[in-house]
Amino acid sequence: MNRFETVFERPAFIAFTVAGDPDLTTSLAVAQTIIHSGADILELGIPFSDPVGDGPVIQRADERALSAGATTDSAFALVREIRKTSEVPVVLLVYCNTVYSRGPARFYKDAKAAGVDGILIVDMPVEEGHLVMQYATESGIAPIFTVTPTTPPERVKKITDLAGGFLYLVSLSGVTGRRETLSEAAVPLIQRVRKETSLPLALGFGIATETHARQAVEAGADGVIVGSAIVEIVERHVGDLAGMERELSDYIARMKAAVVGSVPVDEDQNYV
Ligand SMILES: O=P(O)(O)OC[C@@H](O)[C@@H](O)c1c[nH]c2ccccc12
Repeated sequence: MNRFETVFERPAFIAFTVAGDPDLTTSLAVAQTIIHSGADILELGIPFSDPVGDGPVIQRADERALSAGATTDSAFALVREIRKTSEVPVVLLVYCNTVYSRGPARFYKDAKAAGVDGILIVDMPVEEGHLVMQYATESGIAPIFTVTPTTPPERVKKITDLAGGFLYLVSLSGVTGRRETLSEAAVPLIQRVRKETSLPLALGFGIATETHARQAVEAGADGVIVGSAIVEIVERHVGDLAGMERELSDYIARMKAAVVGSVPVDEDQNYV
């Protein structure tokens, strides 16, 4: 039933791409390359004209996708294409406007029909979460929420009460985009939230290298999320699909190995 259940039996590598970047056909190839190279969960961003949570790399990806004609419908169509060949869990990342311009009931219904497993409405505060909970519950789509280093304890509690699938721990205060080092706020954040919930904890924002990924898992993250570093590869290879697929598959496979390789195993090589 729930595609997230088995994924977090060991640390998971979660890869983000913008639906329709740089164009609809290439975007499907990007998603399939990401999946074939070992990503455990695919996060698909529906491109938006004013993505306030995103840094320049993902902003440019949104612009490329929108100029190429990407829409909410084309994002759902992309999920349907992916579902023809893969059971990988798919999480949609959307801004409120996208959900509300379609109407939340229809948005969740269409998402479910396409094969979506989780929805993160990135600019919806938990206090408004109840507005969509009914649709999430009816459709069986996991309501994913973020916790940041500045989220006070009483809001963490509200979030863990509503959230499903996994919790998205935002490692830093700021927008998406690669950083040189893993945020110093990441380890205390993981430790603090771990005490409040049994949901898997996936850490994102600024993570780009194998070292970052290993550090995140060693700090106790159940999942590692990478967005901008993947989008940069797509951007560098617009018009060169073979080169794009080569660099993407190499990068995803290395990051996946860093995430999985960090798992402590016992003498029989069982995950502990
Ligand atoms: O790009 P980064 O720093 O690797 O962070 C992940 C991120 O891209 C992805 O999860 C994401 C894309 N857009 C967002 C908006 C809000 C929260 C999260 C996101």
